[in-house]
Amino acid sequence: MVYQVILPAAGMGKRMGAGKNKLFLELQGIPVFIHTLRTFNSDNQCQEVIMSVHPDDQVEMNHLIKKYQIEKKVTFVSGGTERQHSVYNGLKNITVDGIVLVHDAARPFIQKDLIAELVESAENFGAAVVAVPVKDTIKKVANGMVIETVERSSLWAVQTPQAFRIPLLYKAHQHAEKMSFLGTDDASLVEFLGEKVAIVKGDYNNIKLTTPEDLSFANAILSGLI
Ligand SMILES: Nc1ccn([C@@H]2O[C@H](COP(=O)(O)OP(=O)(O)OP(=O)(O)O)[C@@H](O)[C@H]2O)c(=O)n1
Ligand SMILES: C[C@](O)(CO)[C@H](O)COP(=O)(O)O
Repeated sequence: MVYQVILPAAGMGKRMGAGKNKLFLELQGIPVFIHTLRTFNSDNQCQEVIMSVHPDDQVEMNHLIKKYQIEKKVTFVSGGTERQHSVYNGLKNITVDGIVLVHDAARPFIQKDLIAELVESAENFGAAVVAVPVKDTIKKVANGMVIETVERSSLWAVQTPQAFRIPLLYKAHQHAEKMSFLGTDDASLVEFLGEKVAIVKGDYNNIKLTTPEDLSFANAILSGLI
């Protein structure tokens, strides 16, 4: 089943502390966002990539896309102040119907078989996310003290990609904007609308590069150590 994909790529990478957009950092000599793009470039079901980028990054990203021979159509749109705004800007650029994926450019290890499973689930249920069961014991904390231990059996750590029927995601973003609702992922906007979201069991290696220690983990994955 074919799909469009929005890659939010307009973050500041503050928690990475690299002094620049972390998507330009290299893993085994290749920029993070190129690793991510390569997966979609090689997926025949992917019709178009829409990248939300900071205007200052656009020229360098375009240069790297050419250098690494990404042949899929990549359309740049301006990123927003929050991830949610960057995704919405990308969504406004889509004129076709069908399924849209939203995937963090900062998650370079997504696999094509998981994408296919996710797209099928979104076709069936309207909205679907990749997630993994939480493995640690989770405690609620305030002022450095434990308040309670949260029952773990129903807790899942949600990743991207997240897939949606395009009109549903559009409606969810419109509603969120109207109600000034800000979510950390797109599925939460669909939930806020009162619609259901399906879970597709994902992969613990589908990490988001957020803090410096994630780079060591990423290099270990690429070296086949994990
Ligand atoms: N205004 C924003 C913020 C984030 N993102 C993108 O959303 C993805 C996930 O965000 P995150 O890991 O939080 O990235 P940053 O915002 O760059 O990180 P930080 O919060 O540490 O600054 C990244 O691909 C990032 O580029 C975006 O497009 N627009
Ligand atoms: C969308 C996301 O990657 C799902 O895990 C996550 O919510 C992004 O959160 P962040 O605070 O922008 O890192």
